[in-house]
Formats: sequence, C-alpha cells, structure tokens
Amino acid sequence: MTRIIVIGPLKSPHIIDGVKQYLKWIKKFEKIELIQLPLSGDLNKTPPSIYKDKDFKKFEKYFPESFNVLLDERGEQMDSIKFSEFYDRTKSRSQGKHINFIVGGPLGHSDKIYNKADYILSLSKLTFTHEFAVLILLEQLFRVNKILHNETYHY
Ligand SMILES: C[S@@+](CC[C@H](N)C(=O)[O-])C[C@H]1O[C@@H](n2cnc3c(N)ncnc32)[C@H](O)[C@@H]1O
Repeated sequence: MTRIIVIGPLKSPHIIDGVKQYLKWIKKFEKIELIQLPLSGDLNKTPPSIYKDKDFKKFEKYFPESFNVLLDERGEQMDSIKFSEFYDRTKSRSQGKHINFIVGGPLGHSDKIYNKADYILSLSKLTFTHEFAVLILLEQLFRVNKILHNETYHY
C-alpha cells in the first residue's frame, strides 16, 4: 500500500478539505493511507538537531518492508509523466512492500534519514509547508493514476 507519512498533524481547514477530496478521488484507483505523526515537542525549547532526530525516530519504524521516498526540495525533480512511470515501476517492483512518501516537519529532515531513503523527491525548488507538500503530492498521485489509466486530466 502507498502511505504518506507526515510530521505535524494537518490543521489548516483549507488543506484538510483538499486532502479529503483528493483521497476520495484517488480511492477509485487505489487506497492511500495518510499517517499523521505528532510534532516532536516545542520548537523553541529543543535544539534543531535533537528535534529532527526525534522526528527521524518516529519515521524509522515505518521503514522496514518499504520503499522509502523522502520529500525534500533539494531532491530529484521530474515531470508528471516521468513521475507516473516512476510510480508504476516502483509499485510493480515493490510487490507486497509499502511505498512510503515521507514529509518532514517544520525544520525538515534529520541528516540521519538521507542514507536510509531509497529516493529523494523534490516537488519544486520552492519550500512548502508540510501541509502544502502533502496536498501537492496527493494532486500528483491523482494525476499519476489518471495518466496510468489513460483517463483525461493531464494535457
Ligand atoms: C517546512 S518544510 C521544511 C523546510 C526546511 N527548511 C528544510 O530544510 O527542509 C517541511 C517539509 O515539507 C516537505 N517539502 C516542502 N517543500 C518541498 C518541496 N519543494 N519538495 C518536496 N518536499 C517539500 C519536506 O518533506 C519538508 O521536510
């Protein structure tokens, strides 16, 4: 199964509405699980590296039996057709495994996570909030499913 794992529960109503809508639309093609992990304490009271390491520990338990795609603006970029091919290939090679899309918290990812990732994906060079990153990723997964099923949506 495909999972989106994100630090910091989604709170903004405009994002939550969009996320629900895309999950509903995608359900026609596949089930995507959205796992929302709690923030790792008070940002102002915890040194950044410790804060990010706590986030890493929470992600770590989802790594086994999974293909782990780290979302990071410094990662690899591809267009939607290439993303559909990447997703299709990854799914067929990962039979029985999860595909995890891992979205970092407010400070981004711990250094410890980078050599554990199977792929580092950038949605753009721009930095988004974790909430927008989830919503944009879902729109792309919907687009990917439409492309893979030869349905009109992507022009
Ligand atoms: C507020 S951003 C963290 C920014 C932080 N300054 C950093 O260095 O990563 C929260 C998370 O959203 C995701 N994100 C934000 N912009 C992204 C982009 N353009 N491409 C992929 N993921 C992105 C990443 O997973 C990031 O860890």
